Amino acid sequence: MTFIEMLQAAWQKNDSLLCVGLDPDPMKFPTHLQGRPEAIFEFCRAIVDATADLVCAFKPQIAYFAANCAEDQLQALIAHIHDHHPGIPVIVDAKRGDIGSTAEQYAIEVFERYCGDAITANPYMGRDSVEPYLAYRNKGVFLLCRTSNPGGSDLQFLDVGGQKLYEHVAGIVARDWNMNGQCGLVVGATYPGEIARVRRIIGEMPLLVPGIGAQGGDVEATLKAGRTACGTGLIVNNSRAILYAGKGEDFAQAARQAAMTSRALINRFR
Ligand SMILES: O=c1ccn([C@@H]2O[C@H](COP(=O)(O)O)[C@@H](O)[C@H]2O)c(=O)[nH]1
Repeated sequence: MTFIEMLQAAWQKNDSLLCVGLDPDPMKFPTHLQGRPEAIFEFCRAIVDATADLVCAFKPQIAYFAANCAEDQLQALIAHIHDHHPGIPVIVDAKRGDIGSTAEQYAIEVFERYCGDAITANPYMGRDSVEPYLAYRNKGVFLLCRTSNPGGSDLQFLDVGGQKLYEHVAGIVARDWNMNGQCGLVVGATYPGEIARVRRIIGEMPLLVPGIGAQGGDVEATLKAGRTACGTGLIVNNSRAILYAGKGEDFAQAARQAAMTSRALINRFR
């Protein structure tokens, strides 16, 4: 099954465009988990098991695992998701970008070591830097387009021949890089106006949309700007507002409640 097929099935099965982001920060863990050798895995596994029927994807952010020397726990977590919640795609948020020979190693890391179903990548070094990911034809590749942070416009708003750089990225990915129908774009929920412009450029390609929850993005405006005619097309990520909804031993139950609220809000505007 390709990433896109998995995503479409998960959108339908769980009636959800919600992606739970896995950004484990041990400083924010409930006290009963702190100091445990596998705390990152145990925390994320509890979140995953509590929310898997509510999501269309999980998105582990690789920096949180690498910063804590916990890459083995990321590997175990993704194996757990595939074994216990088959059909829910895992998007490894790595934002990689490098020359082709190095990108080949990044692709092996994400797709063969971690067994991720999709990766986020930086398009700035051009097509040959992305081709090693595209060579895995059944995997998804999400290119950064209009990121959710305020400073994103420093470069993404530069005029390149009468259009903004992020619009150029959207066009080139949709037209030239998406030969196998495996590409998507990252567009922040903090900028719904740009989501609408990107949607007009790319047609039905999926958009990974971080920025609701802790970053304050507008869910209604995001959905109206980015949903496709059939009410899908979006993977709406929410990390901290779900992960840290509770602080006690019942943190996973609190995360489930937060995920249910988030999914319902998203579905109201589909
Ligand atoms: O433009 C971008 C691209 C990626 N991210 C990532 O998404 C999550 C957002 O976390 P929240 O806690 O829901 O704010 C995080 O992993 C970022 O690295 C993004 O925010 N914006």
